[in-house]
Amino acid sequence: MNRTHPPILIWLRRDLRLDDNPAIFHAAKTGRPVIPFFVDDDKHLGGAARWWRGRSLLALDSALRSLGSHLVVRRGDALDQVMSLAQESGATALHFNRRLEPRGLAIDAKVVTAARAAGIEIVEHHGNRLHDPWTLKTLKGDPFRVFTPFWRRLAESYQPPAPCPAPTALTAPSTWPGASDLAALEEHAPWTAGMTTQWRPGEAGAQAMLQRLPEKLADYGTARDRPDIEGTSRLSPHLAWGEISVHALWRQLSQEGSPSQNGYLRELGWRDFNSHLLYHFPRLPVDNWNRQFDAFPYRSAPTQLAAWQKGLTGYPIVDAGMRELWTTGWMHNRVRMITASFLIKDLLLDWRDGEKWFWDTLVDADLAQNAGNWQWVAGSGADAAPYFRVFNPITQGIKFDPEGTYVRRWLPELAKLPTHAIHEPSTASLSELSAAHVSLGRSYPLPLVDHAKARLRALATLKALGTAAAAELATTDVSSRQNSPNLI
Ligand SMILES: Cc1cc2nc3c(=O)[nH]c(=O)nc-3n(C[C@H](O)[C@H](O)[C@H](O)COP(=O)(O)OP(=O)(O)OC[C@H]3O[C@@H](n4cnc5c(N)ncnc54)[C@H](O)[C@@H]3O)c2cc1C
Repeated sequence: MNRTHPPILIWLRRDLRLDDNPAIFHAAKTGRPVIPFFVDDDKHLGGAARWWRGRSLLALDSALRSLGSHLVVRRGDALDQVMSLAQESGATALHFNRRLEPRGLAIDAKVVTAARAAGIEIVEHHGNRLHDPWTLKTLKGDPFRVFTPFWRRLAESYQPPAPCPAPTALTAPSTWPGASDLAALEEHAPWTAGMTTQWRPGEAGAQAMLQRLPEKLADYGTARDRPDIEGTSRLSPHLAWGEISVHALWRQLSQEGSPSQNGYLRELGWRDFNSHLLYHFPRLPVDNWNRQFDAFPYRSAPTQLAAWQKGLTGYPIVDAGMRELWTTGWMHNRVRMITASFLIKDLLLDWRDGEKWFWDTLVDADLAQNAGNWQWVAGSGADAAPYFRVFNPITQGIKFDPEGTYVRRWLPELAKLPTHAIHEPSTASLSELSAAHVSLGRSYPLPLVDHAKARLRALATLKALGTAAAAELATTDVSSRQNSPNLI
């Protein structure tokens, strides 16, 4: 085969890698010229994710160039762009890896219909999830709503697909179609500075993180809940952008046989479970999964919402998390749960307000994971936290950040407080506050609400929602997380 054969279009989306990328592998294997392309058509992408995406696309372009190819970036409606690329290049085939979000599915369906009508061969490959949501069903034939049986079934039935090694060369077309400026997708705003120091978007960055996985897994069972240490893989943005294949990750973990491997794979199971939910309940990001929560009297309190967003609630673990998020585009999972619980249950603000903020500020922002987890904390989701679970920001801080290392890192204004008061500065004596240069209400805010009272208010509000909702939640199988020794 050579350049004179009609080229194949490879449509890359959230699969920005060469290794174990079935669309690239199978298109390259034909020996025909290939045109890898990306369409910037998503106006709803959050700021931090945009930053990540810009860097990741540059990294992918550079990797493709080393193989004699490059990335064609187009802007605008995906259907128009794919069809015009096919026309300009004379391509007769389109390869892509499956995606599962409602918007992407709708676009893909239109593209497939139009492309087929134009005589273009469509080759769709498996995506970056362990399962396709229509393949796993309960015994009654319904979608899963409870994690544990879902995970049992998935873990039993999953077989990693055959590996798709990265190509060593790609055939370029005789002429390249027009493209937008790739560098224009880079985000340079001042708020990106902390992300730039923290992360290396792209496949090489993902592989570097992956190298450190065995060391992280050694103590994953307990370390994963500690925001003060690097006890988790930090692979979430790389997975969210498909810079690493979840199948390759599974293959590697299965070979290692580390004692913590199952716990880690189970987290990947939660990632699939949320995708399963979103596929079957496409309104997961906007509607309560449990519609009884529609009657929940969420408050509107823009000043309190802003205090939460800025990390100025007066609860150090909450504020540290929110500042970590703003600075780095990432927050530790334990702290995500604490900050989310604080927003919903202490402030009685709508989980969708929190979901929107995370969507804009997370580099790993993923529709299914974000909505699924927010609804889990709110209690309105499938297999959600029971309604009576209200995270106590002080005891959670003491338990999971015992020396206050995490709080000191993100709240320099509290750095000199003695450890006994780091999670509740008001318990420091006047002389301790003075020695630490802390002036409560000035250099660091007083608590926005009294947690004990706020908890009672949340419980009363949730109970008033109706015994039906409460009863349903109380009987929901929450064993998956409830029984986890690390949970609360
Ligand atoms: C309110 C809230 C919002 C969240 N929003 C997102 C989001 O937008 N995108 C996102 O990727 N994760 C989200 N999570 C899940 C989780 O916090 C992150 O995936 C995790 O912190 C990533 O860190 P890690 O890669 O070091 O995780 P590790 O502990 O190393 O876990 C390995 C992988 O498993 C998956 N995983 C771990 N925990 C979860 C979980 N609770 N749900 C689903 N998958 C999980 C991730 O892909 C992760 O990379 C959210 C959690 C909460 C409580």
